[in-house]
Amino acid sequence: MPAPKNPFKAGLKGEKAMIGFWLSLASPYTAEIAAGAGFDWLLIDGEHGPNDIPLLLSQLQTLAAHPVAPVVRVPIGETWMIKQVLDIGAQSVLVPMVETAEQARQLVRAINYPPKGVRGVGAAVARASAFNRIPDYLVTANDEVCLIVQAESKAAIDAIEEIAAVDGVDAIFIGPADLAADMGYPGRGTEPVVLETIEKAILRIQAAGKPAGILNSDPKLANRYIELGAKFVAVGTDVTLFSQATSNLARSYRGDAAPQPVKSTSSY
Ligand SMILES: O=C(O)C(=O)C[C@H](O)[C@@H](O)CO
Repeated sequence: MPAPKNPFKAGLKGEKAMIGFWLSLASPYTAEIAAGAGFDWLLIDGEHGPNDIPLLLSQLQTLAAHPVAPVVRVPIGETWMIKQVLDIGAQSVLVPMVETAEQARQLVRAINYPPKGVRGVGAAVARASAFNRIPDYLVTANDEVCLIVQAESKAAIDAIEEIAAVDGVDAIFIGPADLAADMGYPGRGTEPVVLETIEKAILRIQAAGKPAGILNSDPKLANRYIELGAKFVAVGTDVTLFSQATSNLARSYRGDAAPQPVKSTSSY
């Protein structure tokens, strides 16, 4: 009995874009609400959400009961962090701030068991192997892990072809917030030069033979990226939805006694 099939990795090869949603509330309860919504994938945010390994685990366990593919983002691309999220059962790992092919090669080594990589062998005590009830997990796990690297700086955009050429990088995600900031437009992801850079990057990633992904809560932009061929697009975040909905509701009853909602200049 091999390692479980990874629906997200399989979906990257499909024709249709996979529609996702960002979970940064760090709550298995709200993750369960989102899991029933009908998204193809859910991003559990270990970078900007106040998540630790036990909380990431509880969200993975929650999502396991639903037909939705979990993707776990680590805070940074450290081998030990990737080992931990793989052992708790993540199969698709999003790694922020990747800027070079060498970094990407290190991440490929981190996500794979030897001889392809350096992933530590803890399957005997790991949820990932169904607590050692998958006898051939060690020899089948590599085929089902999915490494998604984030290109979210000028340096990363310049190196997209080299990063995409690294064998074992399964997809490239563009981080619009960090990219806008690194380009000199913090919080202004809709600046024309940022939007143009993102569109060109999506086309370059695909021309280099890898699927592209992004997050954008503006339906116009999200659909534009799908038209350009992006294969995994997150179309909202739990924190932003909750924050905006609660502000609007309070204001609808209390008027100016409630704070003015902030008009966002970005949509991620
Ligand atoms: O740079 C980005 O944009 C991302 O990587 C996504 C953000 O980190 C996400 O938390 C929403 O702002």
